[in-house]
Amino acid sequence: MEPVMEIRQVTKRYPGGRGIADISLSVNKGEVWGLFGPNGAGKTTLLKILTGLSLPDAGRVSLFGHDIAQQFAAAMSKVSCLIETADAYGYMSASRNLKLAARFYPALPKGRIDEVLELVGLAEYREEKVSRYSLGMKQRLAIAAALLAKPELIILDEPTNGLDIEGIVWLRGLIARLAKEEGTTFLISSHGIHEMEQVCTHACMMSAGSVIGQGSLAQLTGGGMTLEAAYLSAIQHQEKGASIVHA
Ligand SMILES: Nc1ncnc2c1ncn2[C@@H]1O[C@H](COP(=O)(O)OP(=O)(O)OP(=O)(O)O)[C@@H](O)[C@H]1O
Repeated sequence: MEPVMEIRQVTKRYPGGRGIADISLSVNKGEVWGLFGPNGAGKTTLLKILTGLSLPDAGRVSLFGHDIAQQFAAAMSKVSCLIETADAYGYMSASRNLKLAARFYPALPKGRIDEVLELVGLAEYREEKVSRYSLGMKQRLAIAAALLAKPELIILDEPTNGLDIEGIVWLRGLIARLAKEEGTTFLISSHGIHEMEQVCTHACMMSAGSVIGQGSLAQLTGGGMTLEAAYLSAIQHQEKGASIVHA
């Protein structure tokens, strides 16, 4: 197993006392991790720390063997993330937006923009202004931008926002294909356990700032229960002061 991400005892408290406490997680190459939990569980807080958008009060994160606090550029060099907003310039076309994003990656092969537009199903709308796009199309464009540099780790915060059922099925297919064919690793936060369960190989379940269960889907769902049932069972364990961790 090739380690991609190591999170060790990460804690962050906001004024008022909410936040996340003592989160540890190990992610290996090619795994697709779902980060599940209700509103306020702490998913976005954790993702922001993992991508350097926020600093933890305690704990360490390393990506591809590089500590993000000490070697940020090296740690993030193979990482792409889509967190909170899927912003693009509305007065520009999709292709122009991607050309702007591509300036950050001087080594990008020619034709990569066309390739990602094709991958996300926007090729025929490439010259349309993004202001005319639906929410789902904007989300696809944000995913295209995240794929541009062929990242080895992709971190997605609520990527199904704005996608209809067809879009969700498409996204699951894309994630599964990239993980299988290119060994891309994913960490995907979602409220929708049902939506993402089918594509995840592993899950980290959070509630009220803590991890209440984590491991491979097979471990978490044991004798064939759904991940949702496993989550509800983990909540009951948490109420009794325990968590379900499969190392
Ligand atoms: N800047 C902040 N200041 C104070 N409290 C905050 C701040 N950001 C988040 N919180 C609180 O920390 C907790 C975790 O929030 P976070 O946004 O990480 O949860 P989440 O699981 O991503 O929720 P959602 O699914 O609604 O996006 C919540 O109780 C939230 O109110």
